[in-house]
Amino acid sequence: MASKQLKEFTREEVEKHNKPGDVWVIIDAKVYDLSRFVGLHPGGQAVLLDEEVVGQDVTEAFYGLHRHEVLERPQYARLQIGTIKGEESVIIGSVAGALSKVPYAEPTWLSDGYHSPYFNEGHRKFQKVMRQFVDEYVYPDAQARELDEKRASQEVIDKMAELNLHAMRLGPGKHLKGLTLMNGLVKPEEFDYFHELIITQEIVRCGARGYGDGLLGGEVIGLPPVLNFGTPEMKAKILPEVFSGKKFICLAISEAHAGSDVMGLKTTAVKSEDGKEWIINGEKKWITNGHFADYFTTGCRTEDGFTVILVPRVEGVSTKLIKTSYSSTAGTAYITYDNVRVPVENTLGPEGGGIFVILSNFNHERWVMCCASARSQRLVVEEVLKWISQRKAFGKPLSSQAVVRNKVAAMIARCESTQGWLENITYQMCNMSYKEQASKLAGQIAFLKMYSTQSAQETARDAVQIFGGRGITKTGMGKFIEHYHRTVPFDALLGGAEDVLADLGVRQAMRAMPKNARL
Ligand code: HEM
Repeated sequence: MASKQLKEFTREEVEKHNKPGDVWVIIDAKVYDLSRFVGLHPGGQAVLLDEEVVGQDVTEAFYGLHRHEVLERPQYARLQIGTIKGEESVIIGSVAGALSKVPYAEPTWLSDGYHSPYFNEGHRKFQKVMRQFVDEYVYPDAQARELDEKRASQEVIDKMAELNLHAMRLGPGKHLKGLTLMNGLVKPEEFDYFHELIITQEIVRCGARGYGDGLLGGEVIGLPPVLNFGTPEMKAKILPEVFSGKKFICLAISEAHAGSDVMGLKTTAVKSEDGKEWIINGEKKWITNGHFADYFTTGCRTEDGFTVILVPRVEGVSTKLIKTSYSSTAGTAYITYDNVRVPVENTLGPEGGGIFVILSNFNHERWVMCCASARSQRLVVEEVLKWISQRKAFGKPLSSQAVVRNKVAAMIARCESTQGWLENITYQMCNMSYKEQASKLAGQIAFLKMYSTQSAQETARDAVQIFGGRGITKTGMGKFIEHYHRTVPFDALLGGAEDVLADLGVRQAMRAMPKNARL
């Protein structure tokens, strides 16, 4: 509430304010004077002048139609003139940094009274700080940018850089050496995949898919080739620029002609006569962060096959936004290379060996997507649980319908199994070399990604059924459900389509079959 002095009223006093021009209501033991607001109400005048509303306690009706955050918006918060004598408000809005008490709204390791073999005290402290940071800085920016479709605010990117979050988003490794992580909360050598899982899952809680990708998703996939295959000079220049949030990078592989079929790509790189430069010509499509990127990790067709080359935003590079079904805050771009010249030293990995450069990061990229998918499903579970308990139909809460409960049961089961499997794989990653991960976990991660995105889509569909019209409405009570349902197919495509991943996993299992195994 603003600085205005709140008075105390009895219910009888409120009841007297019950006619046009003099409308008071009670919501959760708070008294609101809606007299002048009636004509401005986005839901119309008539509903507020109903005899069951004027002068009455409308808590139940209000929460059946509005999110709590409506009352927290300054223009509506100031409609409150007082409280009911001797009564306490019970409904709490979101508190920055707090854990949700709604069942299944947090993974078990963050739920009261549960235990975990994977997360230690350090992870718990890390999660606390990360949540506070996301709630305070990232969430408001995410919601605003989803609306205006601009890229994530530089202020948020700078704040993330202060904590070295951009560096941490690439996972554990040598690139963290010498950096102060999360104001010293975790030492670079202690940072593991569970810390990284926490970062991804906390950001996903914003429920803003386009923004999530816009928040340097391009770095997560575009920088590893530089990290793993760049020259020392290149790394010394580019890593600090990207980690400090001053420059942006993206991965530019797919084209209108070809995506996963890299040999079908048409962008070419040919050597200049003196052999010192690459001359690149072609187009790239659907490149996340491409619109505002300063560097493009670009897949090209070369004499020897497929080669990856780092291209700075130099003469001949132009980008334009592509309108996708999520917001332009992701900066998804169409890129044109018109006689772009870069030094041959910008080659990442061996000439003709680009496929290896790209594949080497696939497991990590897919695992990050699993972290995101598991957490976004949980956000939907929380929204659904709140909705079915506060929304009434046929005089009873939706939760009293067995068919609704059945859908929710399946949602919870999918969400919990995804997270459980994810934590197991993450533990394996913490205990395996990168090479071991490639041979032992490629199948596991492929299956988990397939399973998570299938689960996510089923959950999105069921959530829309439960939310009804609100599940397809961009504002109001179902806004996160609408957003989720609209954007969830992205996860099923990026990093390998479901069928491709399923096949990859089985083929890997077949290769590992013992020669002497028989029924
Ligand atoms: C402090 C009191 C209230 C405020 C500030 C308020 C504000 C709003 C706002 C901002 C919306 C637009 C949708 C959204 O953003 O959620 C809305 C919609 C609506 N409101 Fe209210 N409202 C208040 C009280 C009430 C009451 C008491 C009723 C009736 C019992 C009511 C009925 C509706 C209806 C029917 C809609 C349309 C909902 C929809 O399209 O899903 N409102 N209100």
